[in-house]
Amino acid sequence: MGEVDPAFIQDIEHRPKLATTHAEGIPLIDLAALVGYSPSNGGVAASLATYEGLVAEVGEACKKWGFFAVVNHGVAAGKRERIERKAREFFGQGMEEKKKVRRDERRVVGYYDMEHTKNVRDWKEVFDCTVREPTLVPASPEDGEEAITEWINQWPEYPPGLREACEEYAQELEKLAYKLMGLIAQSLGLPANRFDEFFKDHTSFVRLNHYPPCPTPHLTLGAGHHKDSGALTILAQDDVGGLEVKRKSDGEWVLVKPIPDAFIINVGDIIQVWSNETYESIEHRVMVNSKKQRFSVPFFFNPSHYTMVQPLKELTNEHNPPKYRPYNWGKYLVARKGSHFKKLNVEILQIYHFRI
Ligand SMILES: O=C(O)CCC(=O)C(=O)O
Ligand SMILES: [Fe+2]
Repeated sequence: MGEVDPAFIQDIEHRPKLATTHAEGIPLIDLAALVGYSPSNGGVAASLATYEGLVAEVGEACKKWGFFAVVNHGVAAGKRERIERKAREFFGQGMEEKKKVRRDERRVVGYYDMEHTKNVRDWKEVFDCTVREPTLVPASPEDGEEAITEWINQWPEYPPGLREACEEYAQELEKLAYKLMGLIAQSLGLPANRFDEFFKDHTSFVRLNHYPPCPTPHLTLGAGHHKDSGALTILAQDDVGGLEVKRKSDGEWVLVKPIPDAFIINVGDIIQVWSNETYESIEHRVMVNSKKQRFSVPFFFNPSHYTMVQPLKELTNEHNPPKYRPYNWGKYLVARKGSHFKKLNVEILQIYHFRI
């Protein structure tokens, strides 16, 4: 990634302002009440009140920002440190080693350094692994083709322990994801387990992101502006900073400040559809830096491939009719995965294609 290929250059309107304002940022939510209280086993009155306060806080954050940070989330610090260390070791190797687990059109998870967002190349390299092994998905994005295939993880030999680090991290994050979906369900007035049925054979994946130092941070982005297409994203970022969120109130790009041990949570497109736009999936992007490399680890919580994504019946009525036609998550996922391989001349599949 030495010289800057024109494929990395953003159109003028998408170039970052390097001096970002440290104005009001995303809310910080303390999940301590969640660790001590489970809605299914009752709980004492005091913790119930705290839990309800937490539900309200989550609802407010989802509505106003679509993004929030959490602390006291119950994820063991050692497991996060281990995957972050393994990510550094993996990306620090020569290309020969990384290429051994390179993803291609057949094996769609693994190492990749040619990711495009909105058809502009991102200044980053990634390693993806699915949480479920194997993960079942449609063989083809075409309607009417019923065949199912498996996504199989490609585990590198080096660094040793990367696989174990990813697996144990994924298990921890899966637990946190269900808890957060419970809070989000309750904030919408639904039972805590309302969304669980959609995740029986979930297609979630963990991504290791490495953003190397970039000689042209004013022209290039580590990840171009985008929305996450799944249900929920839980992101661990290091202390460098670079993630920006498009603030709903005024459309300004706001830096998401790194907070040690916190996770950044964001609502994805699927929650936008399920909630019939009570909550919205918010645009975000990643700035790069001429001096420092940056690492981040998102966990993308995605439903089972056969889920038909549509506004929930409980959240629609004659005054608030469904704003989306149902779409098949697996077909959508497979269509989008294919589109990341090359710069395309066609528009990438987006949820607004299903907007009524
Ligand atoms: O690296 C980050 O901070 C965010 C990355 C991101 O938005 C993504 O991978 O979808
Ligand atoms: Fe994202």
